[in-house]
Amino acid sequence: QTIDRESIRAAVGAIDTQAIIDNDAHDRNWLNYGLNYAETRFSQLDSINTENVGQLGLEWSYNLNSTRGVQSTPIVVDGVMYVTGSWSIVHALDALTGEPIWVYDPEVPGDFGERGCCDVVNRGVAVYDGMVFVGAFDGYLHAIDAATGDRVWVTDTIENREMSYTITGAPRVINGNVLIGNGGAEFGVRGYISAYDAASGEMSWRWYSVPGDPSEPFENASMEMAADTWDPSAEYWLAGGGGTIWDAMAYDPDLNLLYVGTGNGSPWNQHLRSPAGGDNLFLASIVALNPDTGDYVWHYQNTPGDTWDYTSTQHIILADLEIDGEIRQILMQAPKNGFFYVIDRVTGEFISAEPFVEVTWATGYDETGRPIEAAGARSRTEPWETIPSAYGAHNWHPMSFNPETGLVYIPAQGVPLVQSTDPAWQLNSHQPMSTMSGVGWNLGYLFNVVAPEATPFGHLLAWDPVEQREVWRAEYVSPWNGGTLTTAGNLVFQGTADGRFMAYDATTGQVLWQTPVTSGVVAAPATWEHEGQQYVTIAVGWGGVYGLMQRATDRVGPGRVFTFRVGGETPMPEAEISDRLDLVEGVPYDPDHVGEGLAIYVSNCLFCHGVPGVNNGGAIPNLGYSTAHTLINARAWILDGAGVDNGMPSFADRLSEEDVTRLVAFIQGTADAVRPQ
Ligand SMILES: O=C(O)c1cc(C(=O)O)c2c(n1)C(=O)C(=O)c1cc(C(=O)O)[nH]c1-2
Ligand SMILES: [Ca+2]
Repeated sequence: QTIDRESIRAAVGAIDTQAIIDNDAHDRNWLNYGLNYAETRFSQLDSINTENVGQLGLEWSYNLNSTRGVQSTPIVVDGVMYVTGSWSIVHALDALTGEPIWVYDPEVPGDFGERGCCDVVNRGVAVYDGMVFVGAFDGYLHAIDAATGDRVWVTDTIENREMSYTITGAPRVINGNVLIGNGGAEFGVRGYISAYDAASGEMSWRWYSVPGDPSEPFENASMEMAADTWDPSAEYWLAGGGGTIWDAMAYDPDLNLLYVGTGNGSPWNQHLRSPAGGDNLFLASIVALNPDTGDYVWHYQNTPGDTWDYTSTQHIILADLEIDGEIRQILMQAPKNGFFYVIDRVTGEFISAEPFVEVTWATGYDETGRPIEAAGARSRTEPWETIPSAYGAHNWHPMSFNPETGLVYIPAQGVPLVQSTDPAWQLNSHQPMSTMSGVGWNLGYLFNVVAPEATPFGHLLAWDPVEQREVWRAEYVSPWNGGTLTTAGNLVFQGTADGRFMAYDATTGQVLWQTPVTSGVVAAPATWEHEGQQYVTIAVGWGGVYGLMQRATDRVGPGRVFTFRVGGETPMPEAEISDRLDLVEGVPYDPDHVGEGLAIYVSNCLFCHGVPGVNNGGAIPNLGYSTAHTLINARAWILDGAGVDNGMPSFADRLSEEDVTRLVAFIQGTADAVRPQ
């Protein structure tokens, strides 16, 4: 049975703000990134439940034909699925068969890849009034005809293309406006969120999250208030200040409030950004805005004076919880900094915050909602290991909240890092030896000066937000596991870094079902119902910032979408396994060049390609697994842009032929070091 365009047009044409709210009554469709405007990722569908989840089987799979990270939560409307792959490519599929209806490629230029910190990822689309909206990695917001895949309009969300703004997040549509923020605070940008009229693509409003140059007129009163919390002596506005709104949004239709999470400072190091300190509003905060005007309503700052990349862009969930005998309208967040927050969503009043992992930067929160910082958490002189690290105790991977168990299911983790102030830091300078400076990162810190003491971990954490305590956990072999979904069937679903898709009993944490999938998973699952049948869908494709240069499974399959149902009998596609390559012979190699090659490598290559030979790489190949062919042609890759279409930039503007020789010597040297004598 084929899906006709008129029915697609009618189905997506019927979606407005009220339709998204009404879907909560039955949850047959998945209409918004986090399922509903409260972003609970709790589905009331229960025909898949603890009794029969063990009989889940594959219904269909679809090859996204990508090698980079896949972070998309699929949107499903009356039997049609809209899912994105890497490079912001949108796939419209027949949700019952996985057959493509159309594919829309926003044609992000390959050399835009290095403008993002964290892989060329996209978290999904929004649907509204007959259209599908995608924020492309290069900052253009596209409106696509849901039935045909034709472009309706496109608009540029980037106000200054000299700065490395990107988009990775999913848009939301509220009251006729398409809302989208940007990424870029690792490079130096000024964060903001923009609203566009869904019908015309005209900008309705824009709210900046940090002040601009205070000698210019303030855009609004919230910017004036924010400017008081910054030290202008280091001219913070030149690096943009940061505070990017790159992921979380939630909406309360009764209060008509939009909640957004804001990111870290640019540069990360507060001593360099605002030398006299200060809270640096509105970095690392939850902010309530009027979704129709963009007017500021209230804020709560999780991490005042951020200096650790403690973004508060992590998932925000709205719920009504009984706290001290009273039903409170609250929101919940588990941001990078390792504390779980419960905040009054009407007023922004702080209710509670407790650590959900080990935390060393603060000992807790006082009654007013301010962290009590640990001594030494901002050392200027010594290398220090903060826990959590910049990878976050929880990153963008969505959590979920089940009102029936009362638990939040958090993909929690620890990725140890040691950092120290970069003595040579200068705004936008590409100096050698500053970690990542060769690719434009603007942090003010160096990494891996000494080995971290903590050990990496990843687990699924079931957290009671009222009692603020752990109820159960499921340990994984690695950090960086997928987002979660919970259902009225008393289930929690999650994909894992080591390439499995799991179902747990939501109350006890018992594993009820699992299947290997063909790649590590970072995205969150969705569930939906069509003609009385419930399905569960997960998009797989290893990547994102942790997945760029390492993986937790030898399965290296392409991005794929898998849809399961009870009794599904389609065989899983074969997994592709990567092999370790032999040491490269026959490429000129002067051991005297290794030291210089290392310096060039650290500044330009390390962050994406990893430490050569340590593992087989992540979404980006490890150079210790290079072939002779790659090394012989190193110049073509590094200077001539042979890989630009795949995201490997040309370094002709920053590296010379001699540098290439030294880089190759360094890569050869790492292979030489492990060669059997
Ligand atoms: O500061 C920013 O603007 C920004 C943007 C993004 C992004 O857009 O993906 C990430 C981060 N920061 C970040 O700190 C981070 O850990 C991160 C992980 C990922 C990812 O997709 O795996 N993105 C981002
Ligand atoms: Ca960041």
